[in-house]
This record gives sequence, structure tokens and C-alpha cells, in this order.
Amino acid sequence: MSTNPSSRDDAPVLEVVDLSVEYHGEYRTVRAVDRVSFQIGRGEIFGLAGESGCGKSTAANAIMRLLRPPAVITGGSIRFRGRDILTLDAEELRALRWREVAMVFQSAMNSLNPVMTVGDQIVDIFTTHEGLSKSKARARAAELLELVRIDPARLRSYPHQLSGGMRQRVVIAMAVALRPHLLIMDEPTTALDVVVQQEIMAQIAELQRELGFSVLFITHDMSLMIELSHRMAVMYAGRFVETADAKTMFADPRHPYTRALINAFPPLSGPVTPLVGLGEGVRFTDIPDLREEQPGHWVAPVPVGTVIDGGRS
Ligand SMILES: Nc1ncnc2c1ncn2[C@@H]1O[C@H](COP(=O)(O)OP(=O)(O)OP(=O)(O)O)[C@@H](O)[C@H]1O
Repeated sequence: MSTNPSSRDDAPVLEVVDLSVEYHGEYRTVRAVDRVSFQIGRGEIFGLAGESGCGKSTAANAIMRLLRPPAVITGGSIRFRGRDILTLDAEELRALRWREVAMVFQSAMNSLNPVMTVGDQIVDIFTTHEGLSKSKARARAAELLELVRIDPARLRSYPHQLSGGMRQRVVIAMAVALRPHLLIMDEPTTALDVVVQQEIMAQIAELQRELGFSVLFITHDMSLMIELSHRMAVMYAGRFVETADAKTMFADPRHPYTRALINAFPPLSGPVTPLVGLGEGVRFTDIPDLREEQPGHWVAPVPVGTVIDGGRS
């Protein structure tokens, strides 16, 4: 039996502790991620919500070690299945990315090679990473397309012959081709219309149940997040302000910013209510103490009277 603690069923797949990232500009430094901590369990979908510019992508890119100057990780640790990501060398990172941790970006559907058929692009993954023969790789590519409900006949199509939703599904299929333990999705459906978004989200949930990978799901869309995630965190100006089970977060949001974010999105069902914007300022005045019977629900202490004006303070 393995003695690696990360092989235990209950060991987190990802453990981020006190992560801080700064962008060092010529005239000022922006702390885009400020002492952020969270864990993602095996098979868990963890959502990260927050408005544009709050630091979600920076946190995700730090986990993939994709940050480039002027971004600098200034503190904290990131452990993936027990391994310290921040100390891996280039070769180890290459082995980790895609095979163990895969990422789908917002505009990923545009990253397909326009002059290669979808089939050739998927076949490449299996011949390069798994050393399969062309015919075996083609069979796996067909299976992969079926997994995301695309007719395998589409293997012969070029990206421009597919709709945006289909292209994004191809990209998601490619991301899970090597059965990674963790899939990071940064606004995976933002560029698509609402109906296609819903279809793709349902499909991701199905894929996740079937293949069992963990997910870090990033979006500014609270409705989508609450529907898909098991647990989630709300981020504001680089910090986590609340972490909870997704249903609890929706039913009993404690932090004024979480409430404001939930109110800023129309509910998918039920009566139409006026939306409240963040522009007029939301006062952090009434943070109730959390009761002991709510384990796992964490709310950041916020100084009384702090005003959120929709931007960084
Ligand atoms: N290259 C850069 N140089 C300087 N500051 C940057 C750079 N990239 C991002 N930032 C700053 O870091 C902060 C976090 O940006 P980030 O892209 O991580 O936010 P986000 O929550 O993912 O936003 P979005 O949803 O719009 O992608 C922002 O306030 C931004 O101003």
C-alpha cells in the first residue's frame, strides 16, 4: 500500500495556504491575491466567484504556475496531491500540466488550430502523451467526442465548421482526455449564450460524475456557480470574504459583499425582483457571528463601516 498521504481518499487534491500574488508595476504594486487559503477534495467542484478584477484568474494561473512577470507569488504554498507546486522545475511542470491538472480558459474555443481538423488535434494528444498508434488514438478521439455528445463524424471537421458551443465542448473534452485529477475552468462559458452555457455546464457536471475529477470553477456568475459547485468561495479585492457549501451560501449568505453579489444576478426561476448594483456602496455593518452548528461556513471579519464601492479600496 502507498504511504503517500495524498493517496488517501480523504486527502485534498489541492491545498492552497495563505497564497499572495503581486503585480509589481513601475509606479505601484497591486496585491491581486491576498493571503488566500482553500482546499479542494477528491471529486469536489469548488467554485470561486467574484467581480471582474478581484483576482480569480491570477489565483488560477498561480496554481498552474502560468504567471509571468510582473506577477510574483509573494507568499503561501500550493500543494497538489501532496506535492509542493511552487518548487517544481520546468520538466516536472510539463509532466503535471494537462496530465494531472488541466485548464480551460474563457476563450479556449478560439485556441483550436484553425488549419487542423478536430480529429487530428485530439489524435495528437494521444500519440504525443500516451504513445498510442494513429488508429488507436483515433478510436480514443471518437470516444472522447461521444463523451461530450458530439457525433464522432465531426472528427473530420475543422474548427470553423463547428458552433462556438461545440468548439468549447471539444476543448473541454481535450482537457479531460488524459484523465487529470483537477480541472481548472476559468469562465468556461462566458463567451457563449445562456442556453448553450446551461447545456455545457450540465455536461461538465455529468463528465465530472463519470470521470470523478475535481474542479476549480471560476466565474462571476453566482447563479451558475451555485448550481454547479459543491462548495464555493467569494472573493473581493484579492481576498476571500466567505467560504461555504454552495447551497448554504445561497440560502444564508453572511457577508454583505456575498449578499450584494447574489442580489446583482437575476434568479433563474421565481419572481422577478429589482437588481441591486454595487455602485451605490454596500456597508459592511452587520456581520453576524457564525453559529457553531455551521461547520465549514467561514466569513471574513470586516471592519464596521467599510464601504464597498464596486472597486478596489
Ligand atoms: N499584467 C498585470 N499587471 C498589473 N496588474 C494586473 C495584471 N493583470 C492583472 N492585474 C491586476 O490584478 C487584479 C486581478 O486581476 P485578475 O485578472 O486576476 O482578476 P479576475 O477576477 O480574474 O478578473 P476577470 O474576471 O476580469 O478575469 C486586477 O485588479 C488587475 O488590475
